[in-house]
Amino acid sequence: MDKSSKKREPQTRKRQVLVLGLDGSGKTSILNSIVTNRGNHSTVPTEGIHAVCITNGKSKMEFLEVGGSEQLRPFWERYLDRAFALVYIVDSTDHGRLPLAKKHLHQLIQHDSSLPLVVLANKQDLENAYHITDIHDALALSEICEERKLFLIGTHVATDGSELPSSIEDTQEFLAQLLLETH
Ligand SMILES: Nc1nc2c(ncn2[C@@H]2O[C@H](COP(=O)(O)OP(=O)(O)OP(=O)(O)O)[C@@H](O)[C@H]2O)c(=O)[nH]1
Ligand SMILES: [Mg+2]
Repeated sequence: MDKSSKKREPQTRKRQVLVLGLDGSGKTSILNSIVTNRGNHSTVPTEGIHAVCITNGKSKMEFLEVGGSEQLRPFWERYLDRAFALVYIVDSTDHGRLPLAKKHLHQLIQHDSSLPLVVLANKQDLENAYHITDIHDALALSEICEERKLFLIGTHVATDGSELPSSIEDTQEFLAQLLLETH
């Protein structure tokens, strides 16, 4: 490969947002909603990888979801290198599996001490959803290293195809801003 083309495509140019979380947490539903700009539930578990590309004004980014089933979780860490941010989604009503969600999150972030992390406490529309302060405690987010940018946002996906909730819009805008800062 000639040296000049290498210069034009530096390895640090990461445009991917890695979207992870246990099965059923709402990864595909959130991505579908971002793409269609409306509440858009998914009912089909992701059996592998699901990628969507979003252009918002001048910023273009790819969201890459890896399914959250037990068989797919060992593959999650393989995708960390390409990402400029990790979005980790938890089902705020899945109280019994929060320790498992915490374990996987803490394992993942050990691989990269500075990768920005956005935790989405999803399904906030449901009555038994834990408040984000409980999610903060359950995931032990205060133990996560200070040099990392860390955000926790409560989200939900509307079932009736209504407008995108502002919490998901905020997440998207925040990621676009992060992308600008990283490049
Ligand atoms: N009430 C409610 N249900 C949701 C929300 N987000 C997702 N769901 C439902 O939760 C279930 C799982 O959603 P998915 O988006 O497929 O979850 P996933 O994280 O992509 O799951 P995998 O692909 O299996 O890893 C579906 O039945 C969705 O309709 C939400 O914010 N509120
Ligand atoms: Mg999915």
